[in-house]
Amino acid sequence: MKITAVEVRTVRMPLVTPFRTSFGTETVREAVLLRAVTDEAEGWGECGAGTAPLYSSEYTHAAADVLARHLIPAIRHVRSAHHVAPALAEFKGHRTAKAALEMAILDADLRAHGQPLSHALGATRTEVPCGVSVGITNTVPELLDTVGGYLEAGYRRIKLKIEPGWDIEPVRAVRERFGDIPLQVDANASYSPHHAGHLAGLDAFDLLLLEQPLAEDDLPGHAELARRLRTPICLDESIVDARAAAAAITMKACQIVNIKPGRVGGYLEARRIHDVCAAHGVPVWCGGMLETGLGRAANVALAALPNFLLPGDTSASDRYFHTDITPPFELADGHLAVPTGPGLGVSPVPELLDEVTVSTTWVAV
Ligand SMILES: CC(=O)N[C@@H](Cc1ccc2ccccc2c1)C(=O)O
Ligand SMILES: [Mg+2]
Repeated sequence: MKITAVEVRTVRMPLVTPFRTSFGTETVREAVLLRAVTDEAEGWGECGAGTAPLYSSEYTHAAADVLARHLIPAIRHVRSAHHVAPALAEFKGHRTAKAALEMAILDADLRAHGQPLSHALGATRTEVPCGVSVGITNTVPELLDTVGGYLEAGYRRIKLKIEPGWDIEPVRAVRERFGDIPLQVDANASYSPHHAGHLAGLDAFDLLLLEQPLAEDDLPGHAELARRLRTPICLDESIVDARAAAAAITMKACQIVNIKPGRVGGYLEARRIHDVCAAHGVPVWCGGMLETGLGRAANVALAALPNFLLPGDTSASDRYFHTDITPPFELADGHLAVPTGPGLGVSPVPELLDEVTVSTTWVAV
């Protein structure tokens, strides 16, 4: 396979409702998409970076720039998706940008050979149970209405965003209203070690897990918290690659891992993290970064691997978007079907893609 060019496209898609987390409120999903053109097939990639460096240090303008200026030129001699990460290894960071490029080349490679991504990754299921991430709301009644709507829609697990000042009370209210539904919380690193006693209050609610309570680089703090709390600790932002996963498990900083291919540099590294966790008996689940149907398709394929033992944030398209750029992913009995076509198994609908495109750059290699 020979890569001839990569199109770098920025899209903006309004969210159906504002999504508030401890690091800010999103109302529009701005994302960088890649279309890799090769002599055999085309492939699509999606970059998980947000508009501003609030979830991580990456952001869409920087990703588009580092791709056009450094990463795409560096893969001119690459002949297969497995050679993309080694070709980009000299560049520090920019993992969501690297993930998007590897994804586009992997998609092209697989489409050229007629192989679905799920097969290439080692999926063992044809559908995955889906959870949903619920943002912080202005009032508890509003939160209960939102949770009720998602349970009506069939979601198999509820995740509540929390932060200091919005934690025990909303969790208690959801438990009182909805009983023992599968329930977990995500702090997006908004607490400090001095909150340990307060966070122990969450043990009363039989949660599946407490996701990333402390700073990304505080593995010792998470290990200390894991010793004090009954609620299992899950890491998200801290798990930047397979080596970080092994370190976190060895230090007993987490008992569960949220795998996000964008955060770790791609689907191939995500597969390696899956294997490291499986080897240590650590269950994983697939996190979400408000992906379009392209990233959603790839995440559902990944979530079908054997050690993905907990429902992920692989929600339906309409949880975020009125209109997705691909045929929408729709919940069926709380599950999403794993795409069966070659590569991602879905492609953008050209007119829908053009409607949300704000810029495109053509980078010949
Ligand atoms: C579904 C969910 O909660 N995702 C992330 C947080 C998140 C939320 C919004 C984002 C917007 C743009 C880019 C990354 C983003 C990540 C999490 O699990 O921590
Ligand atoms: Mg998270």
